[in-house]
Amino acid sequence: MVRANKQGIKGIAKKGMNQMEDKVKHLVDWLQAKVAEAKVDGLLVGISGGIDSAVVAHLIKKAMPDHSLGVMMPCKSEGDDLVHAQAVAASCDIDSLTIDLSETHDVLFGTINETLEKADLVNVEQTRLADANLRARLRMSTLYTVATNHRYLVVGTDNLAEWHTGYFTKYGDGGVDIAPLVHLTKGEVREMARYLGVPDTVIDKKPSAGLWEGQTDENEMGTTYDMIDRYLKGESIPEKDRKIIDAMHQRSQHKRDGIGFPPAF
Ligand SMILES: Nc1ncnc2c1ncn2[C@@H]1O[C@H](COP(=O)(O)OP(=O)(O)OC[C@H]2O[C@@H]([n+]3cccc(C(=O)O)c3)[C@H](O)[C@@H]2O)[C@@H](O)[C@H]1O
Ligand SMILES: Nc1ncnc2c1ncn2[C@@H]1O[C@H](COP(=O)(O)OP(=O)(O)OP(=O)(O)O)[C@@H](O)[C@H]1O
Ligand SMILES: [Mg+2]
Repeated sequence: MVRANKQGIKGIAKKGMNQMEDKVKHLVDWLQAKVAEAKVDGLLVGISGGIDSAVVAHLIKKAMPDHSLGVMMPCKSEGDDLVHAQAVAASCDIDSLTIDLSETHDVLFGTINETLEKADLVNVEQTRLADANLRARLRMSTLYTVATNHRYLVVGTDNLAEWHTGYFTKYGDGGVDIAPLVHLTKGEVREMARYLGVPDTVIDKKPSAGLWEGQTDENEMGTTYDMIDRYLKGESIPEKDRKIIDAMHQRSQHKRDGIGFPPAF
C-alpha cells in the first residue's frame, strides 16, 4: 500500500513534468517557426523583473540561443525591479541591454502636459493613467527601434488572464508581434517559471505593472489572478469577482479586436 502510494505520487510528478516539458517544447517550436515564417533573425523581449517577461526571456533564449535579447527599460522605476530583471537575464543567460527611459518620459510628458495646461485642457482625473500608459508606449517604441536594428520580432508577455481582462496598455505592452503566453493562466505561467528555473524572488513577488508607486495588479483590478484563473477554467467564483471580470472584459473588447474599420463601401 505504502509502496503503491509512493509510486503513484512519483508517477503523477513525472506526468506533470512531461506535460510541462511538452508545453515548453510546443512554444519553443512555435517561436522558431514564427522567426522562419517572418524571415527575421531573432527575438527580443522587455524584461521587467516580473514573472511573465521572465518566462518569455527563457523561452526565446531556448528558441534562438544566439539571436535573442532582453531589454530592461527602467522609467522612474522603484524598488528592486532592475535587480530582479538582471537576475532573470542571468538565470537564462540571455544577452541584455538596459535603456533608461526616465528622462525621455519627463521631457515628453512634460511637453504634452504644459501644452494642455496652457490650453486649459488638463483632466486631472486622467493624468496618472495618461502618464502610466505613456511609459508602456515608450517601452514599445524602444523595443521596436531595437527590433528594427537587429531584424528581430518583438515578443509580448500577455497571459490569458491579462488578455481576457484587457489589463494591458493598447499599443504599449500590448503592441507586440507575437504573444506566446496568451493561452496560459497566471497559475500556469507560475508553474512554467518554476520548471524553467526563473529565480524564486521573481516567482514569489506580487504582480505589478510598475506604472506608479505602489501599484499592484490585484489592487488596481479589484480582484485576484487566482479568481480570474478559476473563472477562466470554468469554476464558480463569487458574484462580485465575476462582475468585475466581465466588466473588464467588455470594456476592453476593442483591444482584442484591433483597429476599427468602417464597413466597406
Ligand atoms: N470602444 C473603444 N473602441 C476603440 N478604442 C477605444 C474604445 N474605448 C477606448 N478606446 C481607446 O483605448 C484607450 C484606452 O486603452 P488603454 O490606452 O490601453 O488604457 P486603459 O485600458 O485605460 O489603461 C491601461 C490599463 O492597463 C494596465 N496595465 C498597463 C500596462 C501594463 C500592465 C501590466 O500588467 O504590466 C497593466 C494599467 O494599469 C491600466 O489599468 C482610450 O484612450 C481610447 O483611445
Ligand atoms: N521596466 C521594464 N523594463 C522592461 N520591460 C518592461 C518593464 N516594465 C514592463 N515591461 C514590459 O511590459 C510587460 C508587461 O508588464 P507585466 O507587469 O504585465 O509583466 P511582468 O512584469 O513580466 O509580470 P507581472 O505581471 O508578474 O508583474 C513586461 O512583461 C515587460 O515585457
Ligand atoms: Mg510587472
